[in-house]
Amino acid sequence: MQDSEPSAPPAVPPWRLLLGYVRPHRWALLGGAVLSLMTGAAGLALPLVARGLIDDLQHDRAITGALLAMSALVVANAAIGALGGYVLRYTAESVVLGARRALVSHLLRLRIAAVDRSEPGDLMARITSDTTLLREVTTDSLVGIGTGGLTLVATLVMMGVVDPVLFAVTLGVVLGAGTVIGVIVPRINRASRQAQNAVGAMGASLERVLGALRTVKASGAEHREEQAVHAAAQESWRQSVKAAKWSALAGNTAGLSMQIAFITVLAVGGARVATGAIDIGTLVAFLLFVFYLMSPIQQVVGAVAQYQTGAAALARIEEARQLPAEPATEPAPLPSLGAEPAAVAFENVRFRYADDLPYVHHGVTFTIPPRGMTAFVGPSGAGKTTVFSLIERFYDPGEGRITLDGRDLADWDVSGLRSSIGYVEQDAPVLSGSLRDNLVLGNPGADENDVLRALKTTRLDGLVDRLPNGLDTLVGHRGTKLSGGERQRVAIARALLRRPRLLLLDEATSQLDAVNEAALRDTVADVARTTTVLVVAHRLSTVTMADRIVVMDAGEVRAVGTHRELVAADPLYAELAATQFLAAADA
Ligand SMILES: Nc1ncnc2c1ncn2[C@@H]1O[C@H](COP(=O)(O)OP(=O)(O)OP(=O)(O)O)[C@@H](O)[C@H]1O
Repeated sequence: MQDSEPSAPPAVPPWRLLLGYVRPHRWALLGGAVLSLMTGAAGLALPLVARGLIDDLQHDRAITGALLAMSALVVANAAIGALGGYVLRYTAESVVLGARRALVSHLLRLRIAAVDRSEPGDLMARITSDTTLLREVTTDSLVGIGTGGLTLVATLVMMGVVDPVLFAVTLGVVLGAGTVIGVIVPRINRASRQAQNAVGAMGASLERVLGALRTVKASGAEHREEQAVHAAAQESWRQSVKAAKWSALAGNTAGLSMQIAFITVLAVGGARVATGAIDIGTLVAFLLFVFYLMSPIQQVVGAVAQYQTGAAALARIEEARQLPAEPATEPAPLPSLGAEPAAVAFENVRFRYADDLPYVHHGVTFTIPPRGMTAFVGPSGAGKTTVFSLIERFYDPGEGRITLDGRDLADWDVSGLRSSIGYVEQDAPVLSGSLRDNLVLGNPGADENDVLRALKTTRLDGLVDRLPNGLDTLVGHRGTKLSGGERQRVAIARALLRRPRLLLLDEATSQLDAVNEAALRDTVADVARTTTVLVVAHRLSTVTMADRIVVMDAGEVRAVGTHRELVAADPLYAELAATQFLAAADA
């Protein structure tokens, strides 16, 4: 992961996080675990049946019964094993689904300040690749440690019962191997965590490149960007290989310890048979137990190694879930037709985007009555767009008060507040999907007449006639199939379909042709008759028609008035009008 915000390890230990995800599925998981245990028990019975079979042979008794019992055990074992495997996998997929849904719900409600400091590609990797790792953790680790552990203990108990001396020999070897594996396990965790971070970094690099592929191509930067993505992929590979190395070492240490135990038991057991301390049947049964011990030991070691990978993923998922988010609320109803336009006021607002950044607003104060159009003008970076972000409550002011209809924004339910507002961002994003999807994004209940009216108001009806599938034409990822002017008008139509009591329009800095500009001006004038319209204005045609103009400079309001008043009274405005806006006036 690069410099995105989620970096501090979560305080809750990973096993508790895992149990949290598993809790809703605990009964299914328990069922799968019981079935796994039953296969273990069926396997455990085999050595005992074998001992009986050898005993029968030694005493010239018929072995048909023992052979049938062994066959039945093997078949039952396979059937129960298959069913248990299916139930566990089903449960594990449900755990992954639960984690994905929880994470997606959280990420869509993230506070914009948290998004500002995160890498979208890395967050995406947490939803896709990290959650996938939970599958193995649930089945292999949780169940593996549970059932493998139980089978291991049961096998050891049986061994102790069969012959305590050989049991002590076996236990010594197992404990030695356990110590070595205990040293290896934290290394698996570290490498897994770094591998997952690298996958996140790769997602972030890819998102950066694919999000601006035209600029990357135009800048001839494909090669450099390719290197960055490759470097992240290489790092993920390196760390995954490292984790695989430690996992393999742990697995083989377990296997080796079992072989050592087998040879030792054979030697010590042989001596005990020779001295008559135990009979040959007991030795064979014990050797079968040792052989049988191999499976639960490898299962437990594999589970512990797998858990380390899962723990790294769990920690990354939890980091994302700890990012500050807005409360989850039901969508608020949109204002009814003809609802009263809103009044907005800023009272001595001081604001900065983060504690380590300078203030952007140094005590901004203005009052905007309902209805009519207000233009915000000022040099680049004066804090105009920030006014809109604060009204939408994407951020909260550090000091001062912002009110809508005289009520502090902090007292509004966020979705209720936003349902009153239509917001058109400066770069007017269009989402992939059809033109219709884009228009009704903020009002899915809008009917055909509402859509047609919004298209007419924004002079988009001609465009719809030209598109091959009309409103159902796909407009491409980020609206690449539309021109800049069309994207802006689609964004305005989308905002109008919400019947806003307050329209925030961050005017694009790019020039529109004269026809488009006139169309937009008429649209805004129409809307301002029934709605309060705030425009961050970059065009003279916009400011001259405004009912009032708020001049901002360096995070403060310098002056408020009409175009005529301000040209005479405010030197900065006069200069802006003469320089910045003139190009548009000539266009
Ligand atoms: N998300 C953010 N995080 C940190 N700083 C930001 C963020 N958005 C804006 N800024 C900073 O806040 C200051 C004001 O930005 P703002 O977008 O409000 O200016 P503006 O007056 O709308 O400018 P322009 O006319 O160029 O759009 C700028 O210095 C900008 O760098």
